[in-house]
Amino acid sequence: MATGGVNADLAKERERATFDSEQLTNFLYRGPEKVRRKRYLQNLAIQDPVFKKAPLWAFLNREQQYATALKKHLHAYRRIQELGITEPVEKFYYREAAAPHENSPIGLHESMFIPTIEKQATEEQKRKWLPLCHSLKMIGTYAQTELGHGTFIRGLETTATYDPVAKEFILSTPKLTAMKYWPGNLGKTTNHCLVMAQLITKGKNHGIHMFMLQTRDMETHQPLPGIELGDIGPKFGFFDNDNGYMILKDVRIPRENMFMRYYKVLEDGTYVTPPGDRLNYLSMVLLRSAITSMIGQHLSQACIIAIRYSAVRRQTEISPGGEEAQVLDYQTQQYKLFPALATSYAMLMAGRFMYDFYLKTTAQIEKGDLGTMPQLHALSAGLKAFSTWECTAAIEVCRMSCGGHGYSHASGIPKIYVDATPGCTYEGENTVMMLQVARFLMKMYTNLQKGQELPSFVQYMTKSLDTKSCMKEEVAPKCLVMAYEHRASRLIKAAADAIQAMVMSGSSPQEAWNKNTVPLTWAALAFCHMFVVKNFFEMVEDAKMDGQTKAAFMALCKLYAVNGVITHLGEFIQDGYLNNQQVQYIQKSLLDLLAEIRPNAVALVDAFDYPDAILQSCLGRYDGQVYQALYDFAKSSPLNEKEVLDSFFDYVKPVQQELEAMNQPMARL
Ligand SMILES: CCCCCCCCCCCCCC(=O)SCCNC(=O)CCNC(=O)[C@H](O)C(C)(C)COP(=O)(O)OP(=O)(O)OC[C@H]1O[C@@H](n2cnc3c(N)ncnc32)[C@H](O)[C@@H]1OP(=O)(O)O
Ligand SMILES: Cc1cc2nc3c(=O)[nH]c(=O)nc-3n(C[C@H](O)[C@H](O)[C@H](O)COP(=O)(O)OP(=O)(O)OC[C@H]3O[C@@H](n4cnc5c(N)ncnc54)[C@H](O)[C@@H]3O)c2cc1C
Repeated sequence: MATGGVNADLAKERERATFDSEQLTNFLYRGPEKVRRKRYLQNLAIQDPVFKKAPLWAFLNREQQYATALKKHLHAYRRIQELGITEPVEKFYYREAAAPHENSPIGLHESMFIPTIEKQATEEQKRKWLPLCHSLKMIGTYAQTELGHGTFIRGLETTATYDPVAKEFILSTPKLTAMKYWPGNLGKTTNHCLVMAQLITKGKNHGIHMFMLQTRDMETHQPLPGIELGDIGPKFGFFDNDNGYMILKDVRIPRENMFMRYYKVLEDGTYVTPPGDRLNYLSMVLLRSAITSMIGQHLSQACIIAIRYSAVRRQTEISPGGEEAQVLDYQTQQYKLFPALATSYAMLMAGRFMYDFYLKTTAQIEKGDLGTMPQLHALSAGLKAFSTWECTAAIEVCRMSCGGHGYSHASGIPKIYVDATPGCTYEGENTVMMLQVARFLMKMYTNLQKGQELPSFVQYMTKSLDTKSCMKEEVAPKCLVMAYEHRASRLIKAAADAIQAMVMSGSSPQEAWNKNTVPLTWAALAFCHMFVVKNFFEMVEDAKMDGQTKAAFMALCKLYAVNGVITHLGEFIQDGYLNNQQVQYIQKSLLDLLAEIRPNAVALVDAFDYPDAILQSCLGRYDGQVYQALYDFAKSSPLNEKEVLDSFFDYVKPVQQELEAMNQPMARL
């Protein structure tokens, strides 16, 4: 353990902040009462001896990591029930504190399997399955992706063929590429899964549908006949999880195992048409809607670590013989870290909007109103892709900004990165998601041309493109938002014009689309960026907090917007919307904002309110005693348990002896 109180530099940082970080914490977690409850639940978990005694993941091999993750998450699952915690966000606080760096081997059971039963199963199916799920007799996952197809789910090859005589479906993965591959926790942990398969009845393929499949015996845990399954091996991250593969050889399941809330097959094999399209994609939409907040949290942790460390780390004397500067005082370091910090807040705000929108829209869907599904799909796909791209890039910036120590697992950042980056791939590969957004935007653009009403969040398309920016020396939020709207509008028009021109000269619409997918993704990205900026400004303006806290928060918000203009400058100036003078105002504003944020940087990360026990970072400690912590971490490496390792005698000694013998003068003759 490190000793010595709070590092003097870090203490000074907290004293010089111009606002009270607790106010921002209260805003982030939706009120002081919720903050109090969060801390209470986190402390319960942190003090629990089962979690406290668990070994640090970094020194364990894969099997040990899996076992530790399983033990911790199962204990957390049980304690959550004992403590009567029912709110999803409260369960999250408890679980995060219980197992901060262990990905849950029952994560898919909780995040996709149970929610899918709740949303897609009939009342009878729910009565049968949910109690078994809650007692963990049934542990399930979501088995959709196959070896040959992940993105193109209409192309999945697993079949579910209905046999009206036996009143059963026959599940089969008829070739190598059809085997299920990747589903989380499928390999070793779960005994059930929800299988996505092509439904064939009365000789007709009705496309992909969901089926409940028991994969293992509920007592012995042995795989059931006709099912071969296992772990897919180590990965870049999620080391402690058993993503799995599964081969099905004509496995029979009862007709009642098809999820039949919206889609039905009658006993005689008649297919009943559902009330709407793509309802069985809703489980993906749920997780996509949650990812923006999740990835924003990952980045906020990386920012805490990198910014606290940069306040403690001193490197290079500024004037000869003078004191070495805190690296956070270098403008270049600020330019790395403050945009990352602003991005984390921007994504937390976007995630807040997204999840509320998901709840509102799914409540309408539950009532049979499917009208807002396209908006929900576009926004959840777009924000998922945009936020994971932006945040993973920023996490890597945080890591590198910690110099050499950022490369060590002692910093905590490499683990954050490897667990965050698959967010760009799972729940829909990001480019593919952006193309779904582009598809929606093109539809909206066509509707606009036909004079139809547009949903509120694409109203910006109605504004004339024949304008110039209102940006003045004092860079105003209104002008920044308008610049983002202009860019988004212009890019969708440019893509639409290019497609239309190709169609006019004889290409098919599909061909024209495929020849323009790059500009289409630019347009989709610009839309998402605009949405995040606008939402961030709106949330800061509406936030109930004192003037100083709001000013500190607003500086971050402005930085997010200003930095985005500079990073994508070409797209803002291509049509002359911003002139040279205005670009200079924005560049100056960026530097001014870095200086304005500097005294508040530590308080702004303190506001995220992560206890050390969750961060588990030698560099991100609240007390800033990083060097003692790094030394302690090194001392605890298992390689240091013995002064001289057996491998020295096994390998080094014999080779030394051989080389010595070879190099004897006599031996060379
Ligand atoms: C609990 C705590 C622990 C948590 C731990 C968790 C850690 C995480 C663990 C990791 C867990 C990872 C878990 C995993 O990874 S689970 C596996 C995730 N897999 C995917 O996400 C696959 C991605 N692919 C797709 O979603 C589809 O194939 C896409 C969408 C690409 C195309 O699809 P399709 O080929 O069918 O469609 P189309 O392009 O012809 O377009 C046709 C129309 O359909 C509309 N459309 C499309 N989609 C939707 C939709 N959703 N709602 C409403 N509408 C939709 C579309 O707008 C268009 O409309 P229109 O233009 O005609 O009007
Ligand atoms: C950690 C992790 C956990 C996962 N958990 C689960 C799970 O629980 N359940 C489950 O079912 N699956 C799971 N998956 C699988 C995941 O959902 C898929 O990997 C993901 O949907 C991407 O599909 P893919 O692998 O087929 O990528 P591909 O589609 O093969 O992507 C390869 C490249 O092709 C490009 N591409 C593909 N199609 C197009 C197109 N139409 N237009 C332009 N470019 C295109 C992509 O942009 C990408 O660059 C998991 C994956 C990971 C990494």
